[in-house]
Amino acid sequence: MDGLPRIGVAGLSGRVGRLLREEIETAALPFAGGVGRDGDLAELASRSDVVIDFTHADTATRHAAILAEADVNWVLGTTGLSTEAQQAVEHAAVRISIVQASNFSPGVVLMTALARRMAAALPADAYDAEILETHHRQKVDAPSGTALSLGRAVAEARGQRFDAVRDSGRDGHAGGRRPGAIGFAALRGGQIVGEHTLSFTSDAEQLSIEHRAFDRRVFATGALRAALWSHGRQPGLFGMEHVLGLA
Ligand SMILES: NC(=O)C1=CN([C@@H]2O[C@H](COP(=O)(O)OP(=O)(O)OC[C@H]3O[C@@H](n4cnc5c(N)ncnc54)[C@H](OP(=O)(O)O)[C@@H]3O)[C@@H](O)[C@H]2O)C=CC1
Ligand SMILES: O=C(O)C1=N[C@H](C(=O)O)C[C@H](O)C1
Repeated sequence: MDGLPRIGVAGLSGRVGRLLREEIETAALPFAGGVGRDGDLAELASRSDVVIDFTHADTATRHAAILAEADVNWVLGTTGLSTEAQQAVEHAAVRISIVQASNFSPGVVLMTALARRMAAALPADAYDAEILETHHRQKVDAPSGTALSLGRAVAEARGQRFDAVRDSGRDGHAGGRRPGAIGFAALRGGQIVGEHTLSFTSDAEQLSIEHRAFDRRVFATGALRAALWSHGRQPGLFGMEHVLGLA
């Protein structure tokens, strides 16, 4: 447990996974190797202290079971998890330390904190909360994990149950805006790394905050920081706000 953790990467052949490998090697950290779709995570876990995971939502339940069984920490960046998969993550956190974040960039951690403050100050019956996210054409989940996390933060700050106010399906005769709803819209195109805008709009004014990632490397460096932070931690489910000391 002493010294630097041996770091494995699930999703090594992916857009983020390739950058993770570069960052680990540039920092001369112990690299345990990685797996793609056909790899053996249990075998990778047997020679890792922490696995950084940027794969696909379908993997999460299986990865939770494997890493908990192997007693290996988990940095989880995959988005679009089902309720059942999220429960499996929470179950695994009883045995291992997990840092889960829908967005590992420091700017989004701050944006989420700001979202809470804005939502608490701007009442839901007067200020309509809407979230717009834009990503590259390959992205498979919508709304993005970051957009959903921002929405959850707004709902929590307003004392709302997120599932009751989430509105991400406007199409056709969708009717007028439901009071207190949190609306989502997703755009896809080209190679846009990731953009998020949260707006609060009343009859008289609009306040918006926006984050733009220009370089996917910001997610890789954040996840690597989380992996180092998790080494030697007690079991539990943590977020990037813990890693940055902002929790
Ligand atoms: N939290 C954050 O900060 C960020 C999160 N993400 C999320 O990370 C995930 C990966 O993103 P990205 O790197 O762009 O995706 P890519 O599609 O580029 O890479 C996905 C990786 O996962 C592997 N993979 C795909 N499906 C499976 C499967 N069913 N079982 C095992 N492995 C699989 C692929 O392997 P193979 O090549 O063999 O198919 C590949 O290595 C997404 O959920 C994305 O939303 C992305 C950026 C930032
Ligand atoms: O798939 C991506 O690319 C990204 N996914 C994350 C999300 O769903 O929020 C984070 C970032 O926006 C890039």
